[in-house]
Amino acid sequence: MPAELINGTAIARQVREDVARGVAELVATGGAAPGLATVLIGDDPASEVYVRNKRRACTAAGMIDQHRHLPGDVDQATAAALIDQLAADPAVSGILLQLPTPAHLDVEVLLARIPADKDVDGLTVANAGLLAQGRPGLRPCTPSGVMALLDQHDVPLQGAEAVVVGRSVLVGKPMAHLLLERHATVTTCHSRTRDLAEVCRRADVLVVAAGIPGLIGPEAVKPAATVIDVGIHRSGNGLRGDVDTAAVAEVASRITPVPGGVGPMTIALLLANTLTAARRQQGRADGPINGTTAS
Ligand SMILES: NC(=O)C1=CN([C@@H]2O[C@H](COP(=O)(O)OP(=O)(O)OC[C@H]3O[C@@H](n4cnc5c(N)ncnc54)[C@H](OP(=O)(O)O)[C@@H]3O)[C@@H](O)[C@H]2O)C=CC1
Ligand SMILES: Nc1nc(=O)c2c([nH]1)NC[C@@H]1CN(c3ccc(C(=O)N[C@@H](CCC(=O)O)C(=O)O)cc3)C=[N+]21
Ligand SMILES: [Mg+2]
Repeated sequence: MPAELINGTAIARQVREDVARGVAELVATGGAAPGLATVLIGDDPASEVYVRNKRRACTAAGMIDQHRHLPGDVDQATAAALIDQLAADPAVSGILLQLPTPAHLDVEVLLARIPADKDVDGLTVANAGLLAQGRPGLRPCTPSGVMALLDQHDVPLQGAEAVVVGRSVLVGKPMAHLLLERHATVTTCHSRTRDLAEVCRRADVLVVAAGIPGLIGPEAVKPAATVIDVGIHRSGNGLRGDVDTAAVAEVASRITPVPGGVGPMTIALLLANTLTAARRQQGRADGPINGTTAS
């Protein structure tokens, strides 16, 4: 029996509606509408598409679009000054520096200038450290979106074998921490992993974020596993992921499509983080943000 498709577009729409309601309530009770500053440096066409989608979603949720665009040859000091200005601006609740940035810039230094409470991507050392310690903070959007997909489908995590392919700061590492927080037994794979397929075949939950089109085929999937494909690649006029979706769907019980899986969730969780950040900056925090350690 072919796998059930996990509909990220539909689940993201629900999250976005919840966020829009939260924004409306904040404003109706005398708060300021959240502002999201997407910072794009240069003109990589794929990045332009992502940033445009994020800005549209931001406006649709009732937030203020505070987009900034810098030329690809901007110097480090000018880029840093822009981040500092956004950091000091009370109309800016969240700052997202779109990655990758041009190679001549020191991206770690730029990220370090984003205040932790405006770090809606969860990429600062402070927020990554809080996550690693299992403490509340702003968490990276893509892994948080994956958790929301798993929860919507009631995928059991406690004691489950979870394998994450990829160990980036943006996706793989925070993904592993979030799964650990939910008491999965987590294995992280990377480019030096010996016999990737063998390790992946252990997984009840397999999350693939390697950036290699079609890396995971049916030989790497345990029967009835849940497979989450984070990868995104433009091929001709279509999109594909890191998983051979058609073949893996014959083995898995649930799988995310590309497009329409994880991608829309990333944007939805970015809006959720921006609302959370705005509430906290306006003294509206009600309890710990973004989850606590499950018990
Ligand atoms: N849908 C969405 O919302 C998002 C999608 N993406 C997509 O997800 C993918 C991953 O993104 P990102 O984490 O930023 O990518 P990175 O390139 O930063 O990291 C890729 C990771 O995969 C590992 N890897 C590479 N090749 C292999 C291999 N053959 N076997 C096992 N592991 C391998 C790398 O290992 P090593 O560390 O050893 O180099 C690295 O840890 C990309 O396709 C990206 O476009 C990213 C963010 C959001
Ligand atoms: N600082 C930073 N934070 C990020 O979160 C970040 C980033 N940099 N750099 C690039 C990656 C990639 N990423 C995606 C977001 C949405 C879709 C998305 O909406 N995808 C749609 C399709 C969109 C399309 O048609 O191109 C889908 O999968 O259905 C995809 C990928 C966020 N990233
Ligand atoms: Mg990358």
